[in-house]
Amino acid sequence: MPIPDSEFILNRDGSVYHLNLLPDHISETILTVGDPDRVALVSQHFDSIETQINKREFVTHVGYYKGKRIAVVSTGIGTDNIDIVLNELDALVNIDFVTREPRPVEERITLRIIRVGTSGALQPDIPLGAHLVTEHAVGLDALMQFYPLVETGLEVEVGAGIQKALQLDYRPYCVRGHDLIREQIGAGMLTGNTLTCPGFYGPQGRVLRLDLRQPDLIKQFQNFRYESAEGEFRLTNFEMETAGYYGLGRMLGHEVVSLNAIVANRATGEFATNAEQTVNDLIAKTLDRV
Ligand SMILES: O=P(O)(O)O[C@H]1O[C@H](CO)[C@@H](O)[C@H]1O
Ligand SMILES: O=c1cc[nH]c(=O)[nH]1
Repeated sequence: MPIPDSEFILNRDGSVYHLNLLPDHISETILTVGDPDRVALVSQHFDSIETQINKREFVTHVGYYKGKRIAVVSTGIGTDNIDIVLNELDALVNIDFVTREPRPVEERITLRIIRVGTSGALQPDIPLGAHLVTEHAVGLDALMQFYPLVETGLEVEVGAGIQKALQLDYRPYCVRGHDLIREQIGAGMLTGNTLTCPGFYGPQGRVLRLDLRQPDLIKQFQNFRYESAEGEFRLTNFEMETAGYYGLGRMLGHEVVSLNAIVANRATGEFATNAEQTVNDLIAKTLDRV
C-alpha cells in the first residue's frame, strides 16, 4: 500500500518535505551537526562538493573526501528535529519515491550516521576540549513516548533509577548505541553515557532569571549511579539530541554514533575559550575515520 500524501510528504520537485533532498542526493555515510554553519566547516575538507541544498535549518552538502562520498546535514537543536531528520534520511533510502512504498527487507539500506556535536560535561574528570563518544544515551525528552522502542532490562532499570533520583513523573528512556560504529569511529575517545535534555537552560540546571523546580538538579545528575554486572553506570555529559538518534537508529536499523566535543564543564563551572578548535579537531578526526 502506498503511504498517503499527508504522511510521506514530497515537494513539487519530488524532494522529501523538510530536507528538500532527492534519493540521489544522499550517501550512505552521513555526518550530522546541530549548527547549520558547521556544515561548511565539514565540507571545506572535501576534495569536491557535488550538491548543496538547504531549507529551514536543514543544510546539506554532499561531496567526496579522499574518494569516499559523504553527506553532511545540519539538524538544528532538539530531538523533535532528530525525528524529522532520521525519518527523512531513512525515507530517502528505504522508501520507493515512485510507488511510495517501503522497500522490502532484503533491499533495505543501513545508513552510517555520525553526530558531531557540542556537549557539556557533568563530571569533573571530563576535561574541556575532550572528545567523548556516547555508549548509552538517556532521554529526558518525550520522543519515545510515541514509538515502540524496545529497551533491554539494564536500559529500563537505568531509566527507572533516574526517574526515582530526579523524582520525575515519567521514566526516561535509555538506549545503548551501535557497538561496531562506536568502536570504529570513537576509538581512543573518552566513552560516556549522555543525558539528552529537552532544553538548554532549566532541563540542564542553568539558572538565569528563573529558579528550578529542583535546585539540586545538576547534583542529582552527577551523583546518579547504577551498579550492574557490566560495572558502574554514571552520566558523563549532556546535550540535546543523542537519545533521539540512538532510539530511532535502533528502530530503523541504522548504525548511529554520537561524538561530543566537550565545551562546558558543569562540575567546575568552566566554558571553553577555544570551543571552535575542539569542534574542528573532532571534525578532522571523524572524517579520517569514516
Ligand atoms: O553543537 P550541537 O550539535 O548543536 O549540540 C549541542 O549544542 C546545542 C545547544 O547549544 C544542542 O543542539 C546540543 O545538543
Ligand atoms: O552545556 C552544554 C554545552 C553544549 N550543549 C549543551 O546542550 N549543553
